[in-house]
Amino acid sequence: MNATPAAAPAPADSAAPSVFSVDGLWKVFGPDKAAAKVPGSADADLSAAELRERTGCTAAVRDVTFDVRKGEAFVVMGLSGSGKSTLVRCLTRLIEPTAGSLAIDGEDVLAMDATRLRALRRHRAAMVFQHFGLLPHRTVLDNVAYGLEIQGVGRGDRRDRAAELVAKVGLDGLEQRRPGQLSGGQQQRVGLARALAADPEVLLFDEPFSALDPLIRREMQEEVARLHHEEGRTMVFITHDLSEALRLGDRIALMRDGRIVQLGTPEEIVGSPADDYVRDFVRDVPREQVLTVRTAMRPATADEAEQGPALAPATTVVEAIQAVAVSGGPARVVDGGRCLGVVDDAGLLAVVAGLPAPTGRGVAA
Ligand SMILES: Nc1ncnc2c1ncn2[C@@H]1O[C@H](COP(=O)(O)OP(=O)(O)OP(=O)(O)O)[C@@H](O)[C@H]1O
Repeated sequence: MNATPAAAPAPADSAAPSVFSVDGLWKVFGPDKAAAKVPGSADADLSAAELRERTGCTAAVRDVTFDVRKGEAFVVMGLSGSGKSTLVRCLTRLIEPTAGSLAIDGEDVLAMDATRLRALRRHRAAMVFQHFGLLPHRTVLDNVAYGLEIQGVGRGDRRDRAAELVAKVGLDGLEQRRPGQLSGGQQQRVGLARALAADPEVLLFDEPFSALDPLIRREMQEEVARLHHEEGRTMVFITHDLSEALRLGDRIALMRDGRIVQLGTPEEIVGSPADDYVRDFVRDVPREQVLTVRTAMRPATADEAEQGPALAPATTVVEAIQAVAVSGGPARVVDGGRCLGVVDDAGLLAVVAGLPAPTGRGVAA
């Protein structure tokens, strides 16, 4: 398994405002009356099988609370049936939540009428599906322009903007082809360009790459990561693929049986799993590719704080191993001119081996 980030994800900015605020959200499938009774009841903690037997209901999302911050790539990850799709569809009420509260930019989504909901789905939080629903008889350019047409953009502007977006997703020269004349990956790029044409504040991706072969899939992940970094658009991804989650996510919500069992950066999830389930989930991740020198460092002695190569705090352990091997001694972790600590052979090896980093002799600067 290779978890190398496509491009180092921008660190999740905890000071960034929330786009989505989700609080105590539930989705219970089943007869309406019975479903509405489950949240907050004695049945709420039953296993899926017990709940189904007692009430005939399925709790797909159970008491979930989180924020999606402006500009971040937020990944919802979990095994099949853990509730990912239901949760993300609840964000724009493609599935109606059973209980809880839900806001976008502070506006109550549950109070929106049909007109506002349509505007929400069209302009503010657009969903990109695995099968993009391209129009087979239209060219690439017209498929992308279609996204603008339904928004009422005039013909001339539409074509200019569509051409710009086709170029942006790397399809120059293919403007006049029809979807049937494109590879799966190219079709996905058209779908992506069409979603971008609406210029939504948030793009919601439902396992968009799962039907692609591994190489094209990797290419599309890199493409989306590039777009995310270039545009800083807020993105929410559903995936059941851990390496995809680690590659794309600034933060990852790991779901199990409708609950979020851990929400954190890739480094937090891999470096400090919340429980045995998460630990098991991340067991095969190459830790040195995900964890950074922050995990491996120890306090520096006065001498160490003054010498040796300087590494940024976001440097991965695998990169630090190279730096330490070349320099033959500890490397400093430096942030804004301040030495936060040092990494040496022992600390880096401990991380690779999954052991706690040695605390060393020095004192944190
Ligand atoms: N319309 C529905 N009616 C009843 N149960 C449903 C419905 N949709 C989903 N479920 C159930 O809710 C649970 C969560 O399903 P969901 O599709 O959200 O999971 P998922 O993590 O997205 O799975 P996958 O990765 O397979 O798509 C599952 O037990 C599923 O069977």
